[in-house]
Amino acid sequence: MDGSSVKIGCDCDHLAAHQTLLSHTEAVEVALAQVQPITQTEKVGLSAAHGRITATRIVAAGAMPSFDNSAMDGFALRLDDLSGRCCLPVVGTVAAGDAPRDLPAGTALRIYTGAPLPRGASAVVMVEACIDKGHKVHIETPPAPGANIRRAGSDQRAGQMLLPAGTQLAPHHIGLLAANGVRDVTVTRRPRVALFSTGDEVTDGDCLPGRIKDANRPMLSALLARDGAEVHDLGILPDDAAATEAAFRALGNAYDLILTTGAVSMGGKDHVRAALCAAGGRIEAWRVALKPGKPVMFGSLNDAAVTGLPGNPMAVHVGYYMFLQPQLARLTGAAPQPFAEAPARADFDWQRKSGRAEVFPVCLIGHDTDGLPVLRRLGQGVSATLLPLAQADGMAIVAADCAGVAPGDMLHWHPFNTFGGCA
Ligand SMILES: Nc1nc2c(c(=O)[nH]1)N[C@H]1C(S)=C(S)[C@@H](COP(=O)(O)OP(=O)(O)OC[C@H]3O[C@@H](n4cnc5c(N)ncnc54)[C@H](O)[C@@H]3O)O[C@H]1N2
Ligand code: MOO
Repeated sequence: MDGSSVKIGCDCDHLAAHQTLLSHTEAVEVALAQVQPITQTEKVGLSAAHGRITATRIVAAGAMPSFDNSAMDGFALRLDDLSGRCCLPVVGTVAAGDAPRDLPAGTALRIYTGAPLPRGASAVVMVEACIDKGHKVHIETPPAPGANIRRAGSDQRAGQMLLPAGTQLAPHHIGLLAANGVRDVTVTRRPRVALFSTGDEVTDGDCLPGRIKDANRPMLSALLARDGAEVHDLGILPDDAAATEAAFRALGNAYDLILTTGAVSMGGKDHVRAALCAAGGRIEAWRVALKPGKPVMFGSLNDAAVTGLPGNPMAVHVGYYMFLQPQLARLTGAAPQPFAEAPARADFDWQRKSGRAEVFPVCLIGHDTDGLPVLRRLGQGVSATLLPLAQADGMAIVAADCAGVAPGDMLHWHPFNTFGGCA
């Protein structure tokens, strides 16, 4: 087959190659329209709950703390016993983990942080605020009523909501649930994502002449797993129409999202679109005014969304953040976040061809007097390499009609979590 034919053999023929490109914001809407929030739930143990999304609100079974206890190391006493005197005999010690006990009248008990407050005590005086004489304690200034006492129920009431439904469980949520004796959490099922690379040249093995290593599947697996998806890595599809169609058919209805890279452009071996249609799927949109990432495709197969990213690895990375992250967010019931909205300033001069919004790697070189990040552009706008991205602190975007950038111009960017600084 030569490279001239791009006709799609299904009801998706209306998406001709000469059509006007979608804007990237329109494309995000199309991408989002292919997915619906997952309604199935499952129970997971707390140790496996990190990053999962709560499917129900979680309510406190009991009050916290569950008993009055000391917030400090010091002495538990009755304030009334300090009227007219400033010295009390110390008749014992109560430590964290001890059973509650009574405070004999006219005495103090040595008490440690977290220990149950002795019945009858009305304040705890910190050890630093008194003179510890071993068998007695000298208190110059009486503490305020209730001082250094953590009252039962003062942190939370029984029945109080701890976490609303839709919470993505972070380590501090896990700690809160553990403190409340929660062992299992009902969470939304994770999005199931089928992942393919395509290309006769792409290999996981040795690179014979003309072949290249698969960069896209490892990168996407990492991104998807980080963002809470259940990744099903289905390998590399050959540039073969029948094999691609068969692979789509074999997926059945087991996935929420089918993600491919490569074979969505204009070449005679770009079979993903036609194979999707031949397998009974549908293409909703193809080609976006975005650099890199122009030939991206959005569609569906059975109940799954299908997103076909281009093959160039930088286009895959940009496409993931722009389209896949919002799709995953919607699948998990979260609000999709727009890509690269943080304001920043350019420190560079750059003339560019307008027509497509462009995403490019940037490094953070400092902040301006308003505290805005100042960014330097990295790389040459080549979407086949990930090296400039690996040296970057984030990705910036300019609008389709932007013909150039000058130092001091406003930009928008997506910072990565780690800041390496400019090399
Ligand atoms: N006549 C036109 N040709 C091209 C256009 C166009 O508009 N008209 N768009 C160009 C753009 S932009 C892109 S991006 C690419 C995307 O093409 P495909 O999605 O069909 O991707 P492939 O041709 O399969 O691969 C492109 C490139 O990426 C390499 N690749 C593919 N998969 C991987 C992988 N898993 N790991 C690493 N690298 C991979 C592949 O070898 C190619 O070099 O089309 C342009 N052409
Ligand atoms: O969209 Mo392509 O990645 O510009 O080369």
